[in-house]
Amino acid sequence: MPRIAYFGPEGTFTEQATRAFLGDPPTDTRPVAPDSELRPLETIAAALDAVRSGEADAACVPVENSVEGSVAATLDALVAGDPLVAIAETVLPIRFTVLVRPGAAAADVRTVATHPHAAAQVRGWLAENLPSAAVLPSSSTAAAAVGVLAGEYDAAVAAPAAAARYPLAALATDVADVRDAVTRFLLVRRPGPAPARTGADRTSVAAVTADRIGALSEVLTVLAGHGINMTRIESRPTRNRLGEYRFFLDFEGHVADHRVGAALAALRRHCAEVRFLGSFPRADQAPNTVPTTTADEDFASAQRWLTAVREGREA
Ligand SMILES: O=C(O)C(=O)Cc1ccccc1
Repeated sequence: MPRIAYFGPEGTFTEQATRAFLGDPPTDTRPVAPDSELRPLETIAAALDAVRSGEADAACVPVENSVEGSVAATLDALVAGDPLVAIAETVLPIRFTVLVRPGAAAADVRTVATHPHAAAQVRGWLAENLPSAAVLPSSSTAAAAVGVLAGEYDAAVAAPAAAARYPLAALATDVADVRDAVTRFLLVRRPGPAPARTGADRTSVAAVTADRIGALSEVLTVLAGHGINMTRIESRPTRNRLGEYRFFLDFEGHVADHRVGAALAALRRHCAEVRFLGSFPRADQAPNTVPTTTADEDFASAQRWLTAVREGREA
C-alpha cells in the first residue's frame, strides 16, 4: 500500500490537497491509489525527509498561494537534501473556518492562532470581528486547532477539514479577505521517470546563477530563446553567503519536449547549479504555448539537416 506523507497534523489544507490526488484508477493528475496510507507529519521538511529516507513513497506539500506567495519552507526543504521531483500539482480554493471550544463566544477570544499564510489571508476579518485578540503563529492551521483543544489558544483559523476532524465549534465559516484565494500543492517523490507528457505540463527547476554580470538575464534569455513561457520566478538565499540566490523557475512544457530539454541543457551550461524539480500535468490543464520554430518537429528537421551537413550529404 503506497504511503503518502503530508504536512499535518490531520485537518490541514494539505490533507485536503492530498485527498485531491486520490484517483481510482490512478491517473497522471490523480496518481495516488485511494487505499494509500496517509501519514501526517508536523513540518514540511519532515514530510519531504520521510520520502528521502524511504519511510514514505510520496509527500504532499503547499508550494505557493495567490495571496501570500511562495511557501519558503517548501522551497528551502526541496533543495536542502537528496533530490526530489514533483509528479503532480493541485490547486485548492482557500476558505477558513474559525474554531473555538464548544460554548465559547467571540467575546471570550483573546488569542487566535494560525499558520502565517492563513493569517495573511484573514487580517481584515480578524481586525473587524476579533479586534482585541492577539494573533499567534502556529506550525499549521490544524496545529492551531489542536492548540485550541489543549487550551493553549482561544481560537484557530483553520481549514474546513479541521472543523470535521476535531471536536471544536465553528465561530465563523467561509472566512477570507480575498474571495478567490487559492493555494497550489505539489506531490513529490524520489527521482524516477516523469509522468507522461500531456501537452499541458509544467516544469520546475532550481538554479543558482553564475557570479557574473547579466547571469539572471542569461537564464531568461535561454528560456525565451527556446520559446518557453515562464510561469513563476522566485528567489531564495542559498544560505552560503549574503547576496547569493537560488532561483526557483516554473515554466510551461515537459522535459520530454525537445525545446524544454534543449533549454535545460543550456541552463546547465549557463548556471553554477541546476536542479530538476519535475515535469507534471498542470492542474488547470491549460495547453502549453508552442511558438512556431520550437515544436519537436522543428528541432528534429533541423537536427536531420545538421547531421547531413556533418556527413557531407547536404550543405
Ligand atoms: O496549515 C495548513 O493547513 C496548510 O496546509 C498550509 C496552508 C496554510 C494556509 C493556506 C493554505 C495552506
